[in-house]
Amino acid sequence: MHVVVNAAQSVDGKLATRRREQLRISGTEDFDRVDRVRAAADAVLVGVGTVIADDPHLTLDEEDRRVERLRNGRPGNPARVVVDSTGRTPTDARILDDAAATYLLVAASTPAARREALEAAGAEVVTVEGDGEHVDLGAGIGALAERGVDRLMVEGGGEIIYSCFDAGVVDELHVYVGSMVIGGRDAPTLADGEGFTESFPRLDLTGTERLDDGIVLSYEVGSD
Ligand SMILES: NC(=O)c1ccc[n+]([C@@H]2O[C@H](COP(=O)([O-])OP(=O)(O)OC[C@H]3O[C@@H](n4cnc5c(N)ncnc54)[C@H](O)[C@@H]3O)[C@@H](O)[C@H]2O)c1
Ligand SMILES: Nc1nc(=O)c(N)c(NC[C@H](O)[C@H](O)[C@H](O)COP(=O)(O)O)[nH]1
Repeated sequence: MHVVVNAAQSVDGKLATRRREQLRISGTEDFDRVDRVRAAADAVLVGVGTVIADDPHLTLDEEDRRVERLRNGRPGNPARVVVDSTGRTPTDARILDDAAATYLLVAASTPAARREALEAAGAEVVTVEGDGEHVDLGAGIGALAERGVDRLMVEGGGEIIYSCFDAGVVDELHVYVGSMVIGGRDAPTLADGEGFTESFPRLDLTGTERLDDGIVLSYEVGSD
C-alpha cells in the first residue's frame, strides 16, 4: 500500500482556526493539484473530526479526470474512508452520498444500531481492531488493501496525520504552506496526537513548487 498525506497549513503550522472551522488557506491552483492527487488514488481517507468540522465530499472536481479513470476501468471517483472508532459520522454527511463507495473504519464497540443506521445511509461499515478512541491504522489499512486499495491519499486532520506517522505507514507528504498566520495553541496542526519524544520520522525533501500565494513542499518518508 502506498500512502500519500496531503494538507494545507498556515506558515505557523495550523490546519484551521482554534474554532476548528474550515478555512481557505490555499487557492484554485492548489485545489487543482489536490484534485490530481485524488485522481491518482484508489481511496481518500479522513478522520471523523474532519467529517464533523468540514463535511467534505472528497470526490473529483474535474470531470475529465473522472472520465479518464472510467476509461481505465476504475471507479469514476476514489472510494472515501473515514476513521471513526465509535461511528460518529453524521448520517447526513456528504461523504455518504452515492458518488463513490464510502468505508467507515470503526472499532468493535460501535453499537449495532449505529452501524445499521450508517449502512442504511450508504456506508460500508468495516470493523477493525481498536478501542473507543482510536482504531488501529495498520489494521485499517490492511482492511482497505483487502478491498482493492493500493494507493491511499490521507487528507487529515492533524490527529489522523500524526497517527499515520506513528504507525509508520506514510510514504509521501505534500504540504501547502499558505502565506498567513492563524495562531492559537488549540488550533489543529499538521501532526497533533501525543507527539514524538524520540524516533522522529525523518523526511527527504523531493520538491518545492510555488502555487497561489504559497508553496507546496513535497517529501518522501525515510525508512528509519
Ligand atoms: N487544512 C487542511 O488541509 C485540513 C485537512 C483536513 C482537516 N482540516 C481541519 O482539521 C480539523 C479536524 O482535525 P482533527 O485533528 O480534529 O480530527 P481528525 O480528522 O484527525 O479526526 C480525529 C478523530 O478520529 C478518531 N480516530 C479514530 N482512530 C484514530 C486514530 N488512530 N488516530 C487519530 N484519531 C482517530 C478520533 O475520534 C479522533 O478524534 C478541522 O478543523 C478541519 O477543518 C484541515
Ligand atoms: N488544499 C487545501 N487547501 C485549503 O485551503 C484547505 N482548507 C484544505 N482543506 C482540506 C480539507 O480536507 C477539506 O475538507 C477538503 O479539501 C474538502 O474537500 P471537498 O472539496 O469537500 O471534496 N485543503
